[in-house]
Amino acid sequence: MATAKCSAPTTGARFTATELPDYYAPWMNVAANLPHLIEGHQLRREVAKMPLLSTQYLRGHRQLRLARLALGFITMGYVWQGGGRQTVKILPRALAVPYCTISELLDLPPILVYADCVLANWKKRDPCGYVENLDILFSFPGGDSNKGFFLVSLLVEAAAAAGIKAIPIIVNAILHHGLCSLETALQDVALSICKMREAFKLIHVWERPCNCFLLHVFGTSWKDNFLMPEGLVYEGVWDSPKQFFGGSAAQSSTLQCFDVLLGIQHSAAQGFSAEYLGCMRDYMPAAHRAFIQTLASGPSLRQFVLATGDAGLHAAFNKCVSALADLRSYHIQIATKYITIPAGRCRAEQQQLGGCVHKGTSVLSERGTGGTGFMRFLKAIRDTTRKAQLTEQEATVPTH
Ligand code: HEM
Repeated sequence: MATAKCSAPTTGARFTATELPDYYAPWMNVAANLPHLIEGHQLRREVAKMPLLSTQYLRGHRQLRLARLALGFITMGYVWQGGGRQTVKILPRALAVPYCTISELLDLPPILVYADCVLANWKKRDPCGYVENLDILFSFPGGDSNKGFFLVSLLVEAAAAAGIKAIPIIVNAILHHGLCSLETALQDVALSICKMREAFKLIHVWERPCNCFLLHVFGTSWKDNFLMPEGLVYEGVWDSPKQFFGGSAAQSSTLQCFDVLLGIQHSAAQGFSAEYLGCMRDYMPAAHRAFIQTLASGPSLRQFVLATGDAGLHAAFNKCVSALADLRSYHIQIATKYITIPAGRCRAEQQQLGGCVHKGTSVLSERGTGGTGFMRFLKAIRDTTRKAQLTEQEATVPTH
């Protein structure tokens, strides 16, 4: 694995917060001991002892993100401490009140999302080091499996950064008819997507295709979930139960940005894909959501490239599309290895033992996608992506 050198002294401003004022020790201590507390079935008892703390001593965006991360992990552990068994209906006041207050300030739903456990859940042990110095702040039972899932996702995000940075250059190039800079920026996007796929491969180094707590439970929502048909009551906040989707990398803004940039519309393939991906935007940080919306309301890259009739631009555009489709194909392989196969094995084991299939297993293989089956969902999205290639025919038909 290559080691990047630190080219400039860091101020720490680009890093996540890793500590909160001492006042918040009751949250931080519980969150830091989560694997142990969950495995020993002690977490609910610990939460019952937690005091109701004020959020007024949290300073700035990073501390708010860290506090939300800690409370999100504790909440997930609290609800799913017993796996799919013994679910709870009420989130106690000491958790619910500060969690909802902070979530409202950050404009995020009060449930652990991808932006928490991947984007805010890391630190560098050595500020000058790279991958081997990355570590996560909080974890569920499952040891290195957890770490691998979160850190590999983080590295996929980091690989996307160059492509996202090229987007404003692309929009400017369209507005000012800068064909050369447009082609270069499109090549940057394609390269960045290829690097996302390379980063994804690291999952095999870290992750074991096991029935770990993370894959069973992290993404398990209290929305449209028969284990919690009414949702969850946030005590002291709302009187009626609320339903929210659980965490998923589908909440990453990276692929949605590239879809919008390239004019890829999933509604054309299957209605539910577009609906689910649209919902996922509500689970992204507000700034990411706003960026995607602004991009969607800007000039159409696809139409512009077609109108120029420029062969180099066509090729660069198509390279982006095929890189994105290839990334999605690779993602399907990962989902097969880490979800479909373990879920099938688990189901078979349960049947062999003569019992009925544990409900959690079915939730796992249907998660997120409104019960439509995530494989069909992922394949439909990949196929729509592939079809977004500019064809020879389109290129020869004048668009104006
Ligand atoms: C072990 C690793 C992973 C597994 C098992 C996995 C599995 C899944 C599953 C089951 C879905 C269906 C929707 C849902 O259930 O919410 C999904 C969707 C999605 N995942 Fe992953 N995922 C993994 C890692 C990642 C990573 C690292 C990324 C990239 C940042 C990613 C990006 C997406 C996206 C964008 C979607 C929405 C569908 C799409 O736009 O193609 N996933 N994933």
